Amino acid sequence: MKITQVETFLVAPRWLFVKISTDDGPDGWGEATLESRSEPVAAAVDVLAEYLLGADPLRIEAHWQVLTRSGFYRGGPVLSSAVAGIDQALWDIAGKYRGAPVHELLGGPVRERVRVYSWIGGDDPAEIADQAAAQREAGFTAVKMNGSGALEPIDTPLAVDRTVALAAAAREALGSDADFGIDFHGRFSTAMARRVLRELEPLRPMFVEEPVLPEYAPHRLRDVVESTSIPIATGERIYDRPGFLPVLQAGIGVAQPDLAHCGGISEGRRIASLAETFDVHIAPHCPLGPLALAASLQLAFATPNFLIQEQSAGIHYNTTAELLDYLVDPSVFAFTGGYCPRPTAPGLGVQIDEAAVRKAAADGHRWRGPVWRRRDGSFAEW
Ligand SMILES: O=C(O)[C@@H](O)[C@H](O)[C@H](O)CO
Ligand SMILES: [Mg+2]
Repeated sequence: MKITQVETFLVAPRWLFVKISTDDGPDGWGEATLESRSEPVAAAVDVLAEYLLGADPLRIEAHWQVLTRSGFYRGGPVLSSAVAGIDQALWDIAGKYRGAPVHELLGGPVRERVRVYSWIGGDDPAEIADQAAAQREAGFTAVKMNGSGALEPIDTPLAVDRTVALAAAAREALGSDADFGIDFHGRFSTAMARRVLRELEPLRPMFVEEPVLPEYAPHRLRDVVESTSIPIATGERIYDRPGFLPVLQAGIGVAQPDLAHCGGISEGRRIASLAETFDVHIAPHCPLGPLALAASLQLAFATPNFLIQEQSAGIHYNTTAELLDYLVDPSVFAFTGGYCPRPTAPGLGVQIDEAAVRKAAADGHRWRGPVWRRRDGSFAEW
């Protein structure tokens, strides 16, 4: 079996898919979505494809080594996402070739179902409460919300109060037998993070995500972690084991590798294993498409130190497209009681509607994150 073609598809709402074809074996699909920056990832996949054409797709690790190291310059979001999409597609081929879901190739399932959370949002506590109640009604046992809007480096008591009020609304709507996480997208300075976390502590969030930016995390995150009993989560903007090591050493509670950003299932599994040695559980980041979610679920089923899975069902990212659009059988992501059932189909366990993908790729997408401003007009983290 030889690789004959590597293709990329930029499709709404904001995904980048990779398809690897073989001469006399199955095709594989993966996802290399890098939100706001997927076009350069597609170009990187084209460069890496030069090496893959004619190669045996089953030698996943051998290819991973060449793809990540042979360019001399390595790592970073663009190259690591390109490798991730390819890696997932190779695992998909391997599973289909051997007639087994990927988690069977990774040692078999360690759990029967995977807990998932859904997103809630809003600037108003009543809106947060409504959405939290609706997700609870839909069976979810955990949700994640964005923290407050643009922040000053050291903001007013009112800004802190608003942040706490939103979280309090979620807790009140959920009761004490459900969980919520809060994602701050690195909006706080370290000084602000310490102040706000103290006030959020009585609400007992499941975790607080990216209270400070990843570039400060290696040397400042410990100060934040040690200031609170709230588990700190981070990792969607960390792409490999060397990147995760300092944040694990800083004492985070939850590691959030993104399997479309961190070199795929291969490195994701190793990051999970590294995290295990720190008694840290993974909650793979995935506000992405169906292939990234499928890859995340395969890892979740084979990983003992797994906590909960992010997913984006029903989120449209300012378009009409969403998670289930490109699946032949969307029931693979039928969440019941806040859990996803174990996929039994071979490979990543999802069947892509190729005609729908090709049609959507004709239009592509130009998804970009918003640019936020502080009160003085300077740039603010979104
Ligand atoms: O944890 C999350 O899902 C968010 O931080 C997203 O990664 C961000 O909105 C960019 O897509
Ligand atoms: Mg996040």
